[in-house]
Amino acid sequence: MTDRTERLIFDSASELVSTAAARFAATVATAQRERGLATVALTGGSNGIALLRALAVDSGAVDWSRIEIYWGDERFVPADDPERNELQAREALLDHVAVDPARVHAIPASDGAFGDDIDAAMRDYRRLVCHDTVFDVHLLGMGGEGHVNSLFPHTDATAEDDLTVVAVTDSPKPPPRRITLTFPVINASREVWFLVSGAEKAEAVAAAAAAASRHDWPCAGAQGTERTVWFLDRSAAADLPLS
Ligand SMILES: O=C(O)[C@H](O)[C@@H](O)[C@H](O)[C@H](O)COP(=O)(O)O
Repeated sequence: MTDRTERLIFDSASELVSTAAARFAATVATAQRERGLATVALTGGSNGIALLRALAVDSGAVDWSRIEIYWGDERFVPADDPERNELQAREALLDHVAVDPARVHAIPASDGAFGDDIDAAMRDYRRLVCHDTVFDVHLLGMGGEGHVNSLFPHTDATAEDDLTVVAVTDSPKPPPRRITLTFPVINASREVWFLVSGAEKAEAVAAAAAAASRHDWPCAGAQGTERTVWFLDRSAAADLPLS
C-alpha cells in the first residue's frame, strides 16, 4: 500500500467529472501502451455515470477494443431495470464506442444465466475476478455514510479480507440484494479513484483523510497500490483540515 494520495478539489461537480474523465482516458491509454490491455472497474452513481458520458464525447487515445471492463458492484435486479449500473453504463458509453463485447464483464442480473440465485451469480463473478485481478483504475463513488461499492459500515462484506466478490442480501440502501467486489481486490488495484461531490459527503471524506476504521467508514479502507486519488468538489472537501 502507498501513501501517494492526491486530493483534488474542484469548484463544481462538472469540473470534477471532466478532469477525471480526461485523466481516466490518459491512464487507460498509458496502460494499453505499456501492457497491451487496460483493466478497469466502473462505478455507478451520478459522477461515475457522468464520467462515462464525458468519455463518450472525448476519450482521447483510448483503444476501446483493448480494455477489460468490470464493475465494482451491481444491484441484483433484472437486466432491464434502470437501477442496473451496467444498463446505465451501456447507455452512457458502452453502446457508443467499439468495445469488444467479450471484454465487457457485467455482474449477472437476477434474470440472467443464474436466474434469481444470487449466490450462483456471485460465485460466477468471483471466478472472473480472482486474486490475480489487478485493475489499472478502480472507480468509486461514495455514500454519505462512507460506503463504497456495496460495502456498507459494520457489515460482513466490509469485513471480508479474503474472498474477492461477495453477495449482499440486506443492503441498508435499496435495493437490498447486490453483488460487490471487496477490499482485497479493490486494494490490489494500481489506482483507486473516488468521485465525490456534495456537502452530505464531507464527514466521510474527512474520516478517510484521518485514517478512520474501514468498519466505521468503508471509504477509509480503499487505497491503490500506486495511487489513490480523491476528486472532490468544494462542499465534499469542506471538513478536510486546511493544508
Ligand atoms: O449502489 C448504490 O446504491 C449507488 O450506486 C451508490 O453506491 C452510489 O454510487 C454512491 O452513493 C455515490 O452516488 P452519487 O455519486 O450519486 O452520490
